[in-house]
Amino acid sequence: MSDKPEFDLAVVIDDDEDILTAATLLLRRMFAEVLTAPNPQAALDMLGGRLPDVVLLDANFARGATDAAEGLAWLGRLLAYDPDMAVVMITAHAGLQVAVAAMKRGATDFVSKPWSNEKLLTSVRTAATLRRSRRDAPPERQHPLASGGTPGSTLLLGRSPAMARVQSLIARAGPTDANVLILGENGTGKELVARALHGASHRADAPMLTVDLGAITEDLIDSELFGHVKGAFTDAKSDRVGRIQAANGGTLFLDEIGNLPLHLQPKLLSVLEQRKVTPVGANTPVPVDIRVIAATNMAPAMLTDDRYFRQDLLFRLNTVEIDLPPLRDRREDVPELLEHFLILYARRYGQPVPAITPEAMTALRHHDWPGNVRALRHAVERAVILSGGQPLQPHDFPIGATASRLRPEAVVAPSSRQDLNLDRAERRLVEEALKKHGYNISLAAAELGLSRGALYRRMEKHGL
Ligand SMILES: Nc1ncnc2c1ncn2[C@@H]1O[C@H](COP(=O)(O)OP(=O)(O)OP(=O)(O)O)[C@@H](O)[C@H]1O
Repeated sequence: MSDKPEFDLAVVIDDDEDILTAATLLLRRMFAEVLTAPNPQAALDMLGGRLPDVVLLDANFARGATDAAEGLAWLGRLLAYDPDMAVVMITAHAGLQVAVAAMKRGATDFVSKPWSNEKLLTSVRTAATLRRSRRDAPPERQHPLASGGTPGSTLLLGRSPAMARVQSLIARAGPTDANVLILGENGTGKELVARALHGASHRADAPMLTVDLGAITEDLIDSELFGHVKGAFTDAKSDRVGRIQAANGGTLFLDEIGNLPLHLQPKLLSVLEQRKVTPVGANTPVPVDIRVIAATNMAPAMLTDDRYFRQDLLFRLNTVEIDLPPLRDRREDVPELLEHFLILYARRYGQPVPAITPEAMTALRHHDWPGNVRALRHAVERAVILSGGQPLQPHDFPIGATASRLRPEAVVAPSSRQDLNLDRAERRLVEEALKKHGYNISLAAAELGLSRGALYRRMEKHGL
């Protein structure tokens, strides 16, 4: 091991002091800084917005608890704070069920107490490396509380008539305080549009807070959004400021608004109407000044059906509606996006920008891109890595039958892992779930029993 630590920051969360000390001693070699906290809330408070490379999270906090329920709930909360967080769960009561539950909910790995130092270090290194690759990944996976509007990350490309309409709507609606509803399939750029709107507004210097309602478990949404006061319910050990209140003065981006449970919809409506929020268990409402931008991939037929979404709330949210067409309906944008991502990734991986053959360009333009711009972006990243500087051919992109016929290994990439079959099975399952649900990430993730963040990671891993 070199003298310089490989990574910056690890956080260890456990209520057992001995565990904290042992983990710190071990991880100090690998991390420049190791923070410890007796519980996740203390860790979040301590972090104050910093993003650790890895979090070691104890599965059981309540004394004597063995079912890991609290740890799993906290895992969800940590991932809501940062969907890319690499969390390694630790428990004294290792059982396959807990391991599976933790992984399903987005944990990166799992170790049991007492741990073998070697195993723990391997898990932590893998998790931190993964986290680093995610951190360097596209801006949409950046910190959910990060402020929007940084130049570059809001660069919305595309000169098709459809995108010109979107740009013009952003220019007109951006500077106003109007609530905006952004509609579009997964990966069409809804978050990018939200950032552009925020960046064009008088709130641009204040943060844009994102709440991904598809990534938070239903039972956490209430206090996550509205906050709670100490003692409001059994687990409410201290006051918690909800995201609505935290976004005061800025913009609140409600991603996957279609996942807001029906029973909470009137509560959000009341915030929008009264401009006040009442934390769970509080008596007095707190005034808030926020602009709300919401996004969904819900089909219009569902969105306009009272059984799924309250129409009075819809009318509050969609003062301006921006419809982002799928990439297959604006194929003329493909070359510009392609060039942009080629340059981006060539620079990132320190390679010359590879040329693209006319055949590859044609194939990419004709592909239907069910995962939209995100899928194109991933495909280009992968092609840049594998190209070795050679001009890119159609088979360098995982774009279906043509590619697989020409070079099967381009579709099922050889894996350096030993469990090659498991890897391939995972890819197949993920792909099938995505296809089955028309690339609706929330539905596919639900079917696979994964969080959206975890599904994105697997899509990225398999170049889907
Ligand atoms: N017009 C565009 N120009 C440049 N990059 C784009 C554009 N549209 C999307 N992207 C890129 O594609 C990826 C997906 O975009 P984004 O996260 O905004 O989509 P989304 O519709 O919010 O997806 P989801 O519904 O799955 O959350 C991001 O990496 C984003 O930078």
